[in-house]
Amino acid sequence: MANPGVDATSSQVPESPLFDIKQVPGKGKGLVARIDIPTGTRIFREKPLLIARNMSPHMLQKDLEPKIKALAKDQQRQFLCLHNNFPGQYAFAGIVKTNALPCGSGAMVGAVYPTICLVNHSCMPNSHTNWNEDAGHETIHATRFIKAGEEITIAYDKGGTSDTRRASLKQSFGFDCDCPVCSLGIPELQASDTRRLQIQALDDAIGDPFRMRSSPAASLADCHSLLGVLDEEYGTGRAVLARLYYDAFQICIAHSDQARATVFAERAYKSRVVCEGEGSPLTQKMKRMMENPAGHPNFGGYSKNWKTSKSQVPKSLDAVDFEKWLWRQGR
Ligand SMILES: C[S@@+](CC[C@H](N)C(=O)[O-])C[C@H]1O[C@@H](n2cnc3c(N)ncnc32)[C@H](O)[C@@H]1O
Repeated sequence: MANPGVDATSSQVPESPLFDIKQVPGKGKGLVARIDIPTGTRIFREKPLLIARNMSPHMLQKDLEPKIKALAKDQQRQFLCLHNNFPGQYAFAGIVKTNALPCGSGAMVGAVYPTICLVNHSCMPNSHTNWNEDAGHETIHATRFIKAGEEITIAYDKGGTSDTRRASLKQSFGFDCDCPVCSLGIPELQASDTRRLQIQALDDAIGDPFRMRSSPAASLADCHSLLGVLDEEYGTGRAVLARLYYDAFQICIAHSDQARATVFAERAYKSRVVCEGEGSPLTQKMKRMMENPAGHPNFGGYSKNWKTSKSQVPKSLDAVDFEKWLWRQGR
């Protein structure tokens, strides 16, 4: 990991050796790589200026007023310099709605940061942000190699086809997405849309605990299919990979297969390191699962049908046969 990042404590947004804050045509301010940034590099970490709950603009404005008053003057300036997509009566609420990043997946609270909130959107992002609950800070990591001069981007959208994403980005953030995916020609865009819908459908199917219990082989096959579609759509380095490997881990461990569970936990751990760093609580959880899969609360919870021990991970298979073994193909 290259750079531990710097906390924003001064009135100026802090300097970083990895990026410059620049005007990006058509997008306002953005972060642009100053040097080549290898995959897995921590680009920055930052403490929030403030944390707010998701609520109506009127209520949010009332909630924010004392919080903003309590900030130091330079922090107030940092907050007020952030973009507001919803100008009008509730200016503070508008800034929060435009900029807040959720404190964890599905969280009802979001945090606002002086620097990380300057990162613009792409449907093919090169970076990933993560809230570290233990440390109380947000991190941003490069999920693929970023060339010097390239803009650092994250995904704001919740998925779906290009039309769905563009409509939601327009409504929530006020811009027409013309990222490399949304600008594809019609046949390529249709192929991308099909893959993104497949990704959603597979993700939903894998998340079904009843299927995981009654048809684990089918659930595991879905994980493998999802891996293939993700690879086709994004290449490597998507945060969703860590979740996918953890799902595969959970299927195996619930049916007592410690050998495959160990391998999946290791892959989940490595994906988390890339996207969130070693210090993320979820990375550390994956490490514990990798070292002691039987410590998972649902170990053997569904059946003993796939029972193996950790030592049964095959050592002499070539890469192709190892993958066949891992995904239980040809059984
Ligand atoms: C969280 S802010 C990002 C920083 C912002 N560019 C600024 O100048 O403060 C979100 C806003 O940035 C702009 N933005 C982000 N991604 C964009 C994109 N891909 N294309 C055009 N505008 C974008 C939109 O105005 C959006 O409401």
